[in-house]
Order: sequence, then structure tokens, then C-alpha cells
Amino acid sequence: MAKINEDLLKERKKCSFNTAELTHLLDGGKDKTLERHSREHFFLDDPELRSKIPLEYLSHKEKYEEAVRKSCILFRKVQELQEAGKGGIENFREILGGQLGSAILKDGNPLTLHYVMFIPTITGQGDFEQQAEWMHKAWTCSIIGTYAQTELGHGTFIRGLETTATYDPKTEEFVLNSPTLTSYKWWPGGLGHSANFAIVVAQLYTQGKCHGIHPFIVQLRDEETHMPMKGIKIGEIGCKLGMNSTNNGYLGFENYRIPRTNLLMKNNKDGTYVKSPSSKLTYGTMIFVRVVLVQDCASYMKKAVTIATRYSAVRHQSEMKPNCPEPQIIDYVTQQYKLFPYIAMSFAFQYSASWLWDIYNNVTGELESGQLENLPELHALACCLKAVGTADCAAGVETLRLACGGHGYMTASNLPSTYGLATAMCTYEGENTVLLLQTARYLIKIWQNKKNIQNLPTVRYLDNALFNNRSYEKSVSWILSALQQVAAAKIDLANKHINDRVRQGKAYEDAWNETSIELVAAADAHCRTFLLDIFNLTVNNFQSISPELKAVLTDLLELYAVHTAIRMTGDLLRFTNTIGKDVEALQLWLEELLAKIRPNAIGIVDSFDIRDEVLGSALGAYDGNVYERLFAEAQKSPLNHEPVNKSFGLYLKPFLKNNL
Ligand SMILES: CC(C)(COP(=O)(O)OP(=O)(O)OC[C@H]1O[C@@H](n2cnc3c(N)ncnc32)[C@H](O)[C@@H]1OP(=O)(O)O)[C@@H](O)C(=O)NCCC(=O)NCCSC(=O)CCCC(=O)O
Ligand SMILES: Cc1cc2nc3c(=O)[nH]c(=O)nc-3n(C[C@H](O)[C@H](O)[C@H](O)COP(=O)(O)OP(=O)(O)OC[C@H]3O[C@@H](n4cnc5c(N)ncnc54)[C@H](O)[C@@H]3O)c2cc1C
Repeated sequence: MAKINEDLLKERKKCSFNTAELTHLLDGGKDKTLERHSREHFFLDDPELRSKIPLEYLSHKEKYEEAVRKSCILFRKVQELQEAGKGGIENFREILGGQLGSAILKDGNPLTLHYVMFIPTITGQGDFEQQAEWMHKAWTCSIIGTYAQTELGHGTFIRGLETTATYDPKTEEFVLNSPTLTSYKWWPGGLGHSANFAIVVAQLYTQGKCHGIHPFIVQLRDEETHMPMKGIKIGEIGCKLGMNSTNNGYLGFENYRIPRTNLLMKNNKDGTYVKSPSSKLTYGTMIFVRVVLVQDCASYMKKAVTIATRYSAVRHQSEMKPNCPEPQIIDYVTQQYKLFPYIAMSFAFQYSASWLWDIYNNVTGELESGQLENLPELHALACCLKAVGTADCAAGVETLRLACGGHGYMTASNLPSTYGLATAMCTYEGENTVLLLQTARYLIKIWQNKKNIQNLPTVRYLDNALFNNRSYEKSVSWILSALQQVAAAKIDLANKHINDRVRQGKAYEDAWNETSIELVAAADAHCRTFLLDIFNLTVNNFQSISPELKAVLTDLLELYAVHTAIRMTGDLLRFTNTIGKDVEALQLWLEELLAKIRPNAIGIVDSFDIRDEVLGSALGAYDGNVYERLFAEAQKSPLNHEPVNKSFGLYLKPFLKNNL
């Protein structure tokens, strides 16, 4: 093993707790850590899953081809795990899109949608016979599917989708058409040249009547030749900010016929079209993906903060005191402020993601038996956690990139492509503002009718939060109650403004739109109370952990709370008893916490236990040999493979001569 950087050695000696204990706690037990290690070994130590040339130096086409090569190996290995009974759907997400997936396919996986949306939609929306027909083919990957919902003209407003599926009773088929340019499907991952099947969301017409959007299973390409089926127009949408190997595609239909039985019918009765008990059940796959995205937020944040924190311990810059050696940049308090809140945030998102996953499983279990009461609360929670999680994650990754100075700008830091993955999450699976407005819609309803509120765990606090008169205390409990008061006050105010506008004669929808900046802010505040509440509950509930670890987790919890409070200073002053002196006290508390966390910072990110292959970064490797790695990465540039490039003879030389 390479020599470990001296600074990192010193940092690791300073750590006050046992890093393995924290690793096991984060994984959910030592056995889970070992399981993860063996999964990582299984994938990352397979030489076939490595690329010879860094992806950045490949052409768009080569990137895609390399991604398909790796995806197929990855899928084959996933199947091996499945056969050995070692993988549930949550592991697949991690393997395909989370830390492990993004280590192997840095710029996205063209086949991910098969496991992430195609299979879950068949499970969630297909009836018994349909599952029997399709699940085996899908699980064994005899077919590869994607999820084609978004069109050129509509992504958010899915009721406005234009693709039509018209029932032909004579042949018992649906005829699919794309009547306009804007009705072309646009965006689905893997649709361009990878998938041969798709879930297509289209407006269902029978007897001249439109019954709204429904999911259909559609064959796109010949299973043998992979040629597009007759009546299918298909291609890739082109280069993007990031995720350039995901092969996002477009798709148009021209009188394309599919059997009647390809309409997914779990929520309908055998063949005869009957409207489902809730039209929102067709939106189920979107909830599922939003839930898993919150886990991805925690993963990407952990990865970025590990890179930036290790680099900050190794990097020395400037003179803090005259004639003293240049300090590690991690000793600058402004640098700590860029790093440590994101360490704390990784925990906040991991704990909330895990709660959300449990709630999701409970509610989907209830849906199976026709119980729908808890769906709105789940939907509201999933929407705001997805929105706040992805927004904080993308902003966090960018802050952490900036915290690495010039070297953070190198693709070799792996921060730019991590940002590409993180910022995409702000848009896909529901654009963030739109999702916060969905949460706001639920909150306003609850605010207007609090009758049942005590049975709703995520909003129960709204019952009396408005009337909190607690004066400042240096405690998480005070911050939580202050945030709850802020959220309640914002909901109350937004509700009042909607009502005022309606009273002035405005239509409710216009009043809503005019109040929507406040509504988004209210949903955001509500989400932040949930994140802090769950972090607090989780840390308080840890029973059998060492006092040293408990102390570190408490520091992180407090930092998360104080950082959130300071970001919301204006709201605290406006809506709670907080006064200027309290804000000053919060600021001093923040600085105290940064100092407390400083000696453990490397220990905490080490506990995330992210392998170098997953970090994929010259700046973040465990050994801290930053400069050696940057130099080695530069040697991989194809420009460095010859001392003089041909452009010299072609352009530069004649140009230099002309200037003589
Ligand atoms: C914005 C809305 C919610 C609007 O829908 P709408 O029918 O017009 O709704 P509305 O009239 O405003 O009524 C809302 C009503 O519908 C409920 N609702 C909305 N969504 C859900 C849900 N998922 N589950 C359960 N309930 C849901 C709301 O709570 C409202 O209920 P209410 O009327 O208040 O009782 C919806 O169209 C939507 O979700 N748009 C976002 C589209 C989206 O997420 N697309 C994802 C495409 S796939 C993708 O991006 C894959 C990337 C994956 C990857 O690469 O990994
Ligand atoms: C990388 C990537 C992968 C994707 N993969 C898939 C896929 O596999 N399958 C698939 O079907 N789709 C996919 N999508 C599409 C994605 O789901 C949509 O882009 C997303 O839902 C947003 O919709 P939009 O593009 O129509 O944005 P728009 O809705 O046009 O948003 C533009 C702006 O309008 C605002 N806006 C829109 N409606 C409202 C409103 N009601 N109130 C207030 N403001 C509003 C938004 O806030 C935003 O600021 C993918 C997208 C990306 C970027």
C-alpha cells in the first residue's frame, strides 16, 4: 500500500471515537457492513468493470458503447446476486445508481431504468396475469425496459400528455399515436438505443371518450435485430450537462398497435375499463423513485464531503501567523464552515431517508388492501424530502467543489461529475418547485381542517406550534420548536393570503399562484423541521453505542440544528421570540461546534467507509497522496501521448511565421 500522507496520519490519531463503530451504525450493523464490503469487492474488484481510458477522453458514441459494455456486466452480476438471494430492490438502486453504480459508470447507466422504474411499474400497476407474463422476462433480462412518460411539451403536467392509445374493439388492440411534435416522448433513460420495451404513459381513448393517462407495456424494438418496430420512431436526445452515457431518448408512434392486455390493469377490473379507486395510484412509481432519491442524496453528499474534507487536511495554504508554517486549510474556520455542515447534513438525510423508506413500505402495504388514507401524507413527505434533499445535495456538492479551490475544477477530483448527477435529481422525478407546491397543497388542506391531525405523525406539530412562547435556550429542542413555529407561521400566512385574495374576488387558482412563493417557502420550512426532528429522535434513540460516539453524533446533530437555524435567521426574528442577542448566541454556538468537530472530521468521513474506487477522486483517496495522483491523472490526457501535436504543423507554425 502507498505511504499515507503525514497530515492524514496525524488526523487519524486525533480521532476521539472508534470509526468502525460509526461505520457499523451507519450500515445498520456489523453484518451489514461486511455484506456491503463483499458486494463492493464483487463489483469493484472485477477488472472487466474498469475502463482503460478515463471516460472524459472518449467521444459521445464511445462513452455510450463503453457504458453498455459495463452495464451488461453489471446486470449479469446483479442477476448472480439475485440468484444467490443476496439482493433486494433497494440494493439494486445502490448498485445501479447510488455510490457503487456511479463508481462504475461515472456518467450514468443506460440500463438503470429497467430496475428503477420498468420493473416497479409492472409490480405496482400490473395485475396478477400481467405480472406472470412480464415479470419473469424482466427479472431475467430477456427484455430491457424503460419508463416513457415525459414528452417534449410536458414533463410536469402529466394530465396534459398528448400521446394517445385508442382502443380498437374489432381487433382488441390499442393504437398508439403521437399526434404532434410536442407529443414525442423525450428524456426517458436508455430509450435512445438500449431498451427494447417501455412503459409508455398515454391518454386512453375508448368509444371516442378520453379516460386520462394510463401505463401500457410497449415493445419498441425487434427482440432479435434490435431494429425499431414498424410505426416506432426512436433516437437519442443528445449531449447534456452531465449523465452523458444514460442514452436518454425520444419516441414517436404512428398507428402502432399493441394487444389490449398490454394496458397495466392492477387498478382496473379484468379487461372492461373501470376507473381505478384513486386516479393517483397510477403515480405510484414516481413516489417510489422519490423515496429512493432521498437515499441517493445522502450517498452523494457523503462522497463529496469525504473528498473535500480529506483534501482540506492535506492541503496547506497561506500564512495564518507570521513566520509560522502554512496551515492545513481545514484549520481556517471559513473552510470548516464549508465542510462540516455537509458532514452533518449527510446524517440528517440518511436518517430521514430511512424513515421515509419505512413509511413508504407501510403505506404501499396498506394500498394493496385498498386502504388509501395515508397516501396523501406519504406523497407530501416524499415530495418535500426529494425537493429539499436534492437541492441541498446539489448546492452542497458545488460548495464542496469550490472548497477544493482550483483542483476541485478538475474532472479528476470527481466533483464535477458528482455535481452533474446531483443537479439532475433536482429536475427529474418531479421538478423541485412543483414538488414543494404539492407538499404545500397538503399542508394548506391540513391547516384548514385540523380535525384528524393527531393521527398524522408528520404534521401533528402544527396543532399548537403557532403559540410557542419559548425564549432562547442553547438546545436542539429549542431550535426544533422554533423551526416548527416558523413552519406553522408560514403556512398560516400563506393560507391567509390565499383567503384574502379570494375575498378580493380572485379565483382560488389565481390566489394560489399569487401566493406560491410563500407556499414553497412554507413547504421548505416544514421539511426542515421534519429533517431535524428525525435526526434528533434517531440520535436520542441510540441505546447501545459508546459515550464517545454518542458525543460525536450529538455534535453533528447540534451543528445541523444550528446551521439550519442560522440559515433561517430572518424567519426566526420574524416569527418567533428570537432577538438579536439570540442570533449572536447561535453564531457563537456554531463556531464552538466547528471547533469541537475539527479533530474528528477526518475520523467521521473515514467512517463513511467509501472505497477509493467509489470516490474516484485524486483529491479524496484514503492515502491523501493528492499531488502524485493529480500528476498521474494528467499523464492520461491523450495530448500528453506525443510531444508535438499535429495542430502545430497545421496552424500554429504558419501563424507564428506570419507574425514574424
Ligand atoms: C405535478 C403533479 C403532481 C400534478 O398532477 P395532477 O394530476 O395535475 O395533480 P393535481 O390536479 O395537482 O392534483 C394533485 C392531487 O393528486 C395527489 N397526487 C399527486 N401526485 C401524487 C402521487 N404521486 N401519489 C399520490 N397522490 C398524488 C395530490 O396530493 C393531490 O391530491 P388532492 O387533490 O389534493 O387530494 C404530477 O403531474 C407530477 O407528479 N408531475 C411530475 C412528473 C414526474 O415526476 N415525472 C417523472 C418522470 S420519470 C423520471 O424523471 C425518471 C428519472 C429517474 C432516473 O433517472 O433515475
Ligand atoms: C436527467 C434526466 C432524466 C430524466 N429521465 C426521465 C425518464 O426516464 N422518464 C421520463 O418520463 N422522464 C424523464 N425525465 C424528465 C423529467 O421527469 C422532467 O424533466 C421533469 O419532470 C420536469 O418536467 P419539465 O421538464 O416539463 O419541466 P417544466 O415543468 O417545464 O419546468 C420548467 C419550469 O416551470 C415551472 N413550473 C412548471 N409547472 C409549474 C407549476 N404547476 N407551478 C409552478 N411552477 C411550475 C418549474 O418549477 C420550472 O421552473 C428526465 C429528466 C432529466 C433531466
